[in-house]
Amino acid sequence: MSDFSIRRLDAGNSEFPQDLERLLAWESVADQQVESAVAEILREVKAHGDAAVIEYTNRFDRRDLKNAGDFCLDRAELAAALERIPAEKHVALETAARRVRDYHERQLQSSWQYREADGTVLGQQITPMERVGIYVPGGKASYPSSVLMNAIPARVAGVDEVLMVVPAPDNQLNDLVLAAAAIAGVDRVFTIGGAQAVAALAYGTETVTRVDKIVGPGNIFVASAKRAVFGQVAIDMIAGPSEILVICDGRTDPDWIAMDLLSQAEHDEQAQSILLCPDEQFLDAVASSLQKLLKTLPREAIASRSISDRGALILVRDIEQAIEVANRIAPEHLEVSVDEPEQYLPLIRHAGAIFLGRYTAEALGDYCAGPNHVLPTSGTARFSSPLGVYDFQKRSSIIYCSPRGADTLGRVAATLAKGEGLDAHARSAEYRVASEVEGQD
Ligand SMILES: NC(=O)c1ccc[n+]([C@@H]2O[C@H](COP(=O)([O-])OP(=O)(O)OC[C@H]3O[C@@H](n4cnc5c(N)ncnc54)[C@H](O)[C@@H]3O)[C@@H](O)[C@H]2O)c1
Ligand SMILES: N[C@H](CO)Cc1c[nH]c[nH+]1
Ligand SMILES: [Zn+2]
Repeated sequence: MSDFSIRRLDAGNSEFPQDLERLLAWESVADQQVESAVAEILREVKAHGDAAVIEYTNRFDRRDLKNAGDFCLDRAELAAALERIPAEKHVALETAARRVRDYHERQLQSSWQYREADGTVLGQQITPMERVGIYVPGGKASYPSSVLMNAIPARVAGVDEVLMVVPAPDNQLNDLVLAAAAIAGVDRVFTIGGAQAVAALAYGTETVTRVDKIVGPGNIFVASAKRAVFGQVAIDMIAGPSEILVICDGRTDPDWIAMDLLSQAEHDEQAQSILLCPDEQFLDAVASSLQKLLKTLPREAIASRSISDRGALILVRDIEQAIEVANRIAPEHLEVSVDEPEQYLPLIRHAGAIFLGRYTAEALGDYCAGPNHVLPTSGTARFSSPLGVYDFQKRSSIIYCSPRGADTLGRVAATLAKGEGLDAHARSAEYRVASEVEGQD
């Protein structure tokens, strides 16, 4: 059994801002050793393709791959996995997939155009990416839900080809992961992971076709590799350890709140679970619930480390102050466990996903509510959003000048171009100005 302790803070204390800074501090991809290991893996895969992928996969995932065919799965093999899983799991996956699809279909952006009085047409055309790669983590646990959350938005966006990489340590691969890939419409699966899988997707190998964008969460090697290949390909975000911030008025069952905190703590020793509440006795009750419930979890060791190292119970003056603190933290998941939670929505500025009301466990969002579970972490909800269909769509501007539009805009552009000392720009615009066109006759 692991030792249990949880930090207690008071938002009313003068040192609270510094205490909070310390609590939130987390060095993401800054580890020098990891960075240089990843740089070498990227270099090798770029230079030697499949051979390097095989060598690293055999080394890190304890496999015995002989050739690239050994890490490729086609749609028939995914369909076979779907046949093998129990009916109850098949139904749950289909239900989650349908809900995720329904939600994401509402995110589709459409092209638009408008015509100005002189006949010039301006607009924006939306097109899907051609080929994307989704990273599904598989080192310490299997994540069929992450297959759905990454692949379905890509499919809804209309991406032509969806490739998936997932490690199979010790040759073990969960059938649910492959079944989810079949349901989500993944085209090809490569059973490789870590930085070598990111490199294969980014640079291409003899077997893995290079993609335009890599999405999906992963460990520090994956995050570091994604950061390094950014520019060569697009990436969604650098996702850190899971986080949950619960605001409670002290009137929800403390066991419910404790288990919500544990649900993210069990992901990772570095996951962060925080409770904000104006009722000190309720904080005591949740601390007792945590202690009691931790012992019942198969992943007790991980959850207990996460709660002790990075968790906190914070006393606040009222719910308004709790929201101020939450906005400062910008958490991945924010639960608002109070009566009439909608009233607080306009005050919430920064959070990846907001769960309203006592009955909305964050875990529902992880699996099947519909919104995406790939969310900004480590305070990046200040400037980024959940993974969505818009991550797989691009925008092109459209400009179609009428002769009159070319005349008006040509004069403006020529004046500005001369101001910038760019003569060819000015003359290119002036060629289409009416007097110039007439002058040509
Ligand atoms: N934000 C989300 O939506 C979300 C969802 C699911 C999981 N996650 C997170 O993703 C992470 C998954 O991590 P994981 O480790 O289980 O799986 P992973 O697939 O990210 O990493 C496994 C790979 O890491 C590589 N690796 C391991 N040790 C290495 C070493 N010493 N040198 C080089 N490479 C090495 C191996 O190639 C292995 O295939 C967790 O932190 C989890 O919390 C996040
Ligand atoms: N909570 C994770 C994102 O932070 C997603 C997940 C997958 N499975 C369970 N949970
Ligand atoms: Zn989760």
